[in-house]
Order: sequence, then structure tokens, then C-alpha cells
Amino acid sequence: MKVLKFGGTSVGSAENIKTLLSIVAKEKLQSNPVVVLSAMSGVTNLLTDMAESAERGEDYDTSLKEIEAKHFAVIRSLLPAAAQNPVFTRLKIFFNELEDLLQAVTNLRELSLQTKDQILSYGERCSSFMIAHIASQQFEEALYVNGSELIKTDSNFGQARVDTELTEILINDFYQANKGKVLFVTGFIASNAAGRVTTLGRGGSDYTAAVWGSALNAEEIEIWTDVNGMMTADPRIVKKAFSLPELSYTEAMELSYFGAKVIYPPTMIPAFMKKIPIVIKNTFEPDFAGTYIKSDVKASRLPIKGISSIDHISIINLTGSGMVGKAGFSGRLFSLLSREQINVVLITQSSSEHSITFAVKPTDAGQAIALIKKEFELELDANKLALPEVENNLAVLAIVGENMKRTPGMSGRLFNALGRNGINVRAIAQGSSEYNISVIISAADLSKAVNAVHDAFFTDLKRTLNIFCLGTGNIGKTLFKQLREQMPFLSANNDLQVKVAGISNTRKMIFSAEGLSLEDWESNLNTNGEQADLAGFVERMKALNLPNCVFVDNTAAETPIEFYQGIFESSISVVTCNKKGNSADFAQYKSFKDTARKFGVDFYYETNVGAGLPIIRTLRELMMSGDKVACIEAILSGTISYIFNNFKGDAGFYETVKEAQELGYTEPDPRDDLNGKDFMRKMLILARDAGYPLEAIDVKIDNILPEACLNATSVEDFYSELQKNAAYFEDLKTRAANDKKVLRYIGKLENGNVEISLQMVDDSHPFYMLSGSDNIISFTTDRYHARPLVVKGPGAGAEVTAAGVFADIINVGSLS
Ligand SMILES: NC(=O)C1=CN([C@@H]2O[C@H](COP(=O)(O)OP(=O)(O)OC[C@H]3O[C@@H](n4cnc5c(N)ncnc54)[C@H](O)[C@@H]3O)[C@@H](O)[C@H]2O)C=CC1
Ligand SMILES: N[C@@H](CC=O)C(=O)O
Ligand code: NA
Repeated sequence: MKVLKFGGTSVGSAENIKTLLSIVAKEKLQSNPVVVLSAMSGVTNLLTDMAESAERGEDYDTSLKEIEAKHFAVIRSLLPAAAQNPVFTRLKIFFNELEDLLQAVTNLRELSLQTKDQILSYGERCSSFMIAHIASQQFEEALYVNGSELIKTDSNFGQARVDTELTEILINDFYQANKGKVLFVTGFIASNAAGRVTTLGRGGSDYTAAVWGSALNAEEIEIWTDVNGMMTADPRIVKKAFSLPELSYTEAMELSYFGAKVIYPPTMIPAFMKKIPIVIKNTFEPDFAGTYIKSDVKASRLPIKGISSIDHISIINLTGSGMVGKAGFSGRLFSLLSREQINVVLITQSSSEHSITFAVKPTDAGQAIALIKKEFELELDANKLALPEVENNLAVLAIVGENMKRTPGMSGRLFNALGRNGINVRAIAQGSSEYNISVIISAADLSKAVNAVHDAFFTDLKRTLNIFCLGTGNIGKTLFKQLREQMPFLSANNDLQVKVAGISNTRKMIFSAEGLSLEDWESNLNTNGEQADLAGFVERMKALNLPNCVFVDNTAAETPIEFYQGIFESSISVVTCNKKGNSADFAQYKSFKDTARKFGVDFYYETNVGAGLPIIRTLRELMMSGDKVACIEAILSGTISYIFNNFKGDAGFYETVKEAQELGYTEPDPRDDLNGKDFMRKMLILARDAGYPLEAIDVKIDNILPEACLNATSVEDFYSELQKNAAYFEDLKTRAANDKKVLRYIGKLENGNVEISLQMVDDSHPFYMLSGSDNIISFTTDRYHARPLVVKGPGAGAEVTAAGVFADIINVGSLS
């Protein structure tokens, strides 16, 4: 036989009770179950409030009416009129008794724990009596059982301890005497030797189920609740949390100890002792297998089973020489706290024994300090102990699982995930069982931490990157299009999810921690966006504190650069196609790199040179593997490459530049391409990445433009100057053609010198054969000295650039 326990929500409404009875009916086909019931949801809280109101002499009538109405509504809806009366009558008797009790409390202005237990017992008695009667419509054998008479406890009201031996005899006798019946038993309540009602404390109904299951050697104890079993993490924090099919008793205890509210660990002990499996099932999804908690769990491939957390915790630090080598110091400390019922969540002690840190609920911290001051008065006076210090606004995160014991690297993975996300760890504790590693962190970081750790351990699941994108122009727009198109593939094949958590251009900005839809981002931004404000955008990104966060700069502006440093310092990675950051002062370039490294985040800027072509990456890999760059020769202006490849025959110079702009090759300001500045930035970045600490003025630039074009003060002006100087460009074209040569704008880095020059090259030159917006770069290095390493291909355009930004984004965090 099985014991089935239904919690408050499962008995909380007529609809739910119907579902409950259908579950019982199904079970009955196998064998008659024992059904343990909680009070209807909310009723225990109401009873507590009423008892406390009565003690203060305040009104409790409204709540009493509410409880009555809740039960009566169920009776009316689930019982035929003819069958209602006996239930109403009995419940009315209950409510009268309850009212008498409350009146007595009011008169005395005193609420003893004993009286409170008596008051609370009506919650379970009403629900169980009512449900047993409703059930008897369906199966005659339904029997209401006031379980308080069968579970015998001491007189520790509010949290009574069970007399197991006597209780088992009473339950067995009762069960034998009522064989063939379906018992509907009140959870939570018991009685002492004198027959006074006691309660079993937190999770009491689960405990009732475990006591019955253990007494009757049940094949299984099913805890029916409103969630799909125990999950890998709190699903309200981690959207990707999933149900665990199996857990050992120890794992379940560790997981529920910190937070997972599904069951309360001590309630499992009777089942644990007799190795009776406990199954957590969902009343509202009865076909879902739920979570099996048992002793012989199958080997699991999951490195950990779950992450549990407590969101509000305080720690108390005790330091002083008085502790060193003093046997019994911590004994005194912790027995003091336990005597006063202060629950210590976690303890760490430094090996020097110079300090002890322990965590308690914030509401207990004040009392703990007062107790310590009193107990250790002598030590404090003699300065052998410093005054205890409290730190508030902290949280505990714990990873749990028996596999940790066998798998090295688990704590490494935990701390790496925390470190990469800039989460400072205040204290650490690992149980000697190795089933649990707990860390104390700031409460503000908890959600980010649990998500990051969940991602780090459940790698079978999708890693999530949260990106904040600045710039919705040519590149930004195309990136969103590519992300939208590629999302399903990424999800399916790369275990990766990219969420756009923020977008801004110069006019508007918009955020969503859940991720913005890329179907309608533009209209959403325009209609729902708030006024753009770069500092505000960055602040909000930091405040949202999302895990695996990336700032993506798709602008050509200088202002965003000022924020990079602070962004790195907030442990946020940066991906940028904007070259202005890396090509400003060398000191700043260096600081970006150092800070990113220091904070364990990534700084990727592949598209700074050659758009999506793998140039930065290639150079980095050469350098990291110990190669030395002797010479770099390159064509790195996609715009000028396009112009020289198409400024042929009848084509005019001005028209060709226009075409390049329309094709999305130019900078937002095309003068930056034609005056060589954009090319200069690229050469400078390459030189720096190759190890040369150069500044912009160190790059010699050969101009391809006549003076008047260079001096144009607006883009419009610039274009009109290009038209006016058509002859100048025609002359260049003719001279090259006459010599069977082509025009090439070539950058060269050699011995730490960088120059960019306009050249006419013939077909023997490796850069002769180019088309479209092609870039070409040749690296001559120690290892590639006879023949250079060459990268060639389209080096400008929205698609190839956005693709490069995309690749940088998905590389964030993937190398560790
Ligand atoms: N076009 C290409 O082939 C390549 C372009 N790039 C780089 O891509 C970047 C973007 O280029 P495009 O998309 O063509 O430029 P764009 O002018 O089309 O778009 C720039 C976007 O940035 C936004 N923006 C500018 N300043 C801002 C600020 N302070 N705050 C918020 N938003 C701001 C603008 O509102 C606009 O949405 C440039 O840095 C360019 O050098 C890099 C490699 C290749
Ligand atoms: N405007 C640039 C685009 C790439 O950085 C170019 O023309 O090369
Ligand atoms: Na590149």
C-alpha cells in the first residue's frame, strides 16, 4: 500500500479536491491508500492570525467567516444537497469549538503554545472531515481519521517529537481494524500522553505521511504538491531549472535544507530509516513522473543535482586570540545558540582558529550578538575576543550532489562561474560529506549567481548570453536580423541562447531582462523606448546584473568608449566593431586589455580590422603561440579597395565612392575612409596587437585625395569637391592603365614602423588580383618567413561585419 499526502493547494478548492479524488480513485485500483491531508491553503495562516488577534483582544470574526465560507463553498459545490447537512453540522460544531477557544484567548489575553496547537488543529480537521465525506460519495469505504489520536508525542507544543514505538502500534492496530477502508487522515496534528493536541512543526503533514508510511511499511510515500517534483534550482530564479527524476535521501535533504521548499528535510527521516521511497508528485500534472527520493539511486551523469539558495542571510564574524587552541570554544558558542533555538545555517572557521564565521537568519542576528556578548563577557573584557560583527544583505548559494564526491573540478567550476560574473564570495563551506559546497555572496548577486552556476553545471542545457546592444544602424540592424534567423539553429546545435536584454541608439533605449523580441525590435524601440541616455543605458545594464553579460558597441561614436573601463570592472564583456576605442591612446588600449583580463571577461573586436575576416584572431593566435611578426602588408580599406576595383573605363570617381557608400562599405562619414583615417586605425590596432606601443601620429599616411577634398568641412561639401576634382582622379586612372597597373592603397608594418601608401602595382604583385571590397593581409613571421600567411576576402559590408560581431558574441565565455 501507499501513503498519499496532499498539500494545501491540492485541497484548496472544489476543483482541486476533485482532481485529488481522481488520483486517489486511480490508486485505489491497486490497493487502498492512506490519504494524509493538509488544511486548505491559507487556512493555517488565518488560524495563526486569528489566535494572535484574539490574544491582543482584536477582532477575529472576519477571518472565521472567511474560513467557514471557504469550506462551505466546497461542500455546496461537491456534495448533492441531501448529503450536505451532516457535513455542515459537523463543521459548524468545529467552528463553534474554535470560537469558544478564541473567546477564551481573548478573555485571558494569553495564547499558550498548547492553546495555539489546539486552534491550528481545526484546519486539518475541517479539511479532512469534509474531503472524507465528499470521497464517500465515490467510494463507500472512505473514512475520516483524526490522526491526532494515533500519533503520540511529547508535550513540546508547536514542534512535538513523536513517540515512534507507541505511535507505530496505534497506527497498525487502527489500520488492521479498518482494513479495506480508504483512510483520510489529518496531517500535522498529534497528541501528548494526556491527550492534548500537539502539532508537528514545519512540514508537519509530510511528517504525518512519513510516520504512517514507516509504521505500515508502505511501498511508497507520495507527496502531492503543486510543482513537478524537486528541481535543479528555484524555478522562479532560473527559468531553465528542470525537474530531477531521482535523488538520494542525502541529496534531497541538502537541496531542501537551503531553500527548495518542496519538502522539509526532517520529515523524511522516518522514511529514510526504513528506506521507503518518497515520490514528489504534482496534483495538477499527475502523469508527470515527479521526483523519486530513495536510497538506491541510479548513477547520474549530472555533475551536481541542483543549486539551492537562501536569499536573506546575515553572517556573524568572531575573531580573537581567545579562540586559538581553546578546546570547547565553538562548543560553547554553538550550544548557546542552539539552546536559544537560533538556527545556524553554515559555519566556517579559519585554520588558524583565529576566526569563526557563521550564518543565521537576519531576524536572529541581533539576538545572537546579544547572547554572545553575555556568554563571552570575560573574553571580551580581556580583549581576547573582538566585538562580534554582523554583515547583512547576504545570501547563500549551495551546489548539491553525491557525484561531487567522485568528480574533481566541481569547486573550480563553481568559482569560475562566480568569478567570471564578478561575484565576490564572502565565505565558503564544504560539508565533509562533499555533497554540498556553499558560498555566501551578496544578496543582490543571488539571481545572477544561481543562473550563472546553473549554466556552468548543466552544460547539456543552453548557455545564455545576455547582450546589450548600442547602435541600430547598418551593422546593428543586420546583427539583429542574423541573430533572429540563427536563433533556432544556435539553440539546437550550439546549446546557446542569445538574449538581447537592451537596445539603444541615439534617440531611444529599451530593456528587458527576459530578452527583447527580434521580430519587432524596431517598432518596439520606437513606440515603447525611453529617451536614450548612454550613461543611463550602461547603469541599467549593470543594475540588471544578468549573468554572462555582453556589451556590444555597434556605433562609430567616441562617447561609448569612455564607458568600456567601468563595464569591464563590472565583469561585463565587450564586443565591438567600433575602432575608436582601440585606436585612441595606447595607454587606454592597454588598460582595456588589462582590465578585461583582471576581471576575467572578454574583449573581442575582430571586426575592427577586415570586418568578419579572421585577422585579429589570427594575429592573436600567432602571438600567443610565440611567433614574432616581422612584417605585415595589407589592404584594409574595403571602401578604397572597392573604388580602385571599380574605378575603371568610363566609371567616374565620385560615382564609385557613392556606390561604395550605398553598398554599406564606408564609415558613417565616408571622409574617414578616403582620407586614410580608417585605414590608419586598423594598422594601429594591428601594430599594437603585434606588440608595438604606437600612437596614431606614428602612422605615416600617403594621401589619395587632393587638398580641397581633404579640407571639406561636411560630407556634402566633400562629395562636391570630389566632383570638382574629377580630372585629378582621371589622371591617376589613366597613368595606372597606361602602365598596365592597378591602384592599390597598401599599409605596411615593418620593424615597428607603419606607413600607408598609394601604389600602382602590376600583375606580378600579390595584391594585384582583388575584386569588390576585398581586403588582403599577409603576415611574414618567424614561422611564416619563406611564404607569408595570407588572409583575403570581402573586408567591408553589413553582412560580413555583423557576422563578425556575431561570432565574437558567441565566443564570449566559450574559451574557459
Ligand atoms: N560598414 C562596414 O563594413 C564596417 C563597419 N564597421 C564599424 O561599424 C560601426 C557601425 O557602423 P554603421 O552601422 O555603418 O554605422 P551607422 O551610422 O549606420 O549606425 C550607427 C548607430 O550608432 C548609433 N549611435 C551613435 N552614437 C551613439 C551613442 N552615443 N549612443 C547610442 N547610439 C549611438 C546611431 O544611432 C546608429 O544607430 C562603425 O564603428 C564602423 O567602423 C566595422 C567594420 C566594417
Ligand atoms: N569603412 C570600412 C569598413 C570596415 O571597417 C572600410 O571601408 O574598410
Ligand atoms: Na576581422
